[in-house]
Amino acid sequence: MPPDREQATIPAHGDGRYMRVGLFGGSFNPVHDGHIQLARRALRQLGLDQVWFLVSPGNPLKPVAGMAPMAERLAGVRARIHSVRQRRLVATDIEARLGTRYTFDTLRRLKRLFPHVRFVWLMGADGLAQMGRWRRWQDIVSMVPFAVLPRPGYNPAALHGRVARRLACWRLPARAARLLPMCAPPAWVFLPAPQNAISATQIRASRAACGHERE
Ligand SMILES: Nc1ncnc2c1ncn2[C@@H]1O[C@H](COP(=O)(O)OP(=O)(O)OP(=O)(O)O)[C@@H](O)[C@H]1O
Ligand SMILES: O=C(O)c1ccc[n+]([C@@H]2O[C@H](COP(=O)([O-])O)[C@@H](O)[C@H]2O)c1
Repeated sequence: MPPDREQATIPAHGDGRYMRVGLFGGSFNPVHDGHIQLARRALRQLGLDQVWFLVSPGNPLKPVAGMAPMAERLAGVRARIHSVRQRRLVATDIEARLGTRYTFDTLRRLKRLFPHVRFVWLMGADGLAQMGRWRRWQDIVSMVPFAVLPRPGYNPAALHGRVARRLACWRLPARAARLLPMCAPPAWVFLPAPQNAISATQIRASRAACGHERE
């Protein structure tokens, strides 16, 4: 079920507290266990009400070749979420519907559409390591707090990279992670979590080696 404007702007709790939503952007070409583990961990550690899997119409830094159609990637995420029976994970093609591809544009639109939702951007360590190349990354980190989860092979590059160094004084200790959704940006946290070396690249390569492009 795609995020619904009314649903997300109604306070989620009797105490008048507004929804806290993790935005988990990705190509999901295809979705895998590493994605589900990251989303579940973020739900729990950050005290989120939902995580929205924003299935990207096309990562501006990735080649179009080899990218499965949007509908197929979205269906894959929906099926995987269904199989783990986690109602608080939501797959959406909202970027395609809004016509946005850059994260800055997506966040600007979502913040306008859902003014009372507390959004947190979620990503693996490779995302933080690369974020200095994203369009208007300095504006992005001023729009929403973000949480980074570890990924084998990328953690030193993420934690010692340009973005992490520039934002060092806005980093929360992991023990304060539940405060992150309520923090005014810039604010970020690196969440300790079990790591999984799985990648979509690896899955595509093994499928190709088995002689079938896609399941
Ligand atoms: N194994 C993993 N551990 C932690 N984070 C991950 C993992 N795999 C993907 N992510 C995160 O999930 C988000 C979406 O990733 P994406 O869909 O590009 O998967 P991927 O496995 O990195 O794909 P590809 O190999 O095609 O680049 C990104 O924020 C990425 O950092
Ligand atoms: O806005 C950008 O410049 C930008 C550049 C690269 C990646 N992103 C976003 O980062 C998220 C992760 O992308 P991916 O392909 O690594 O899964 C996804 O939401 C992309 O739209 C965004």
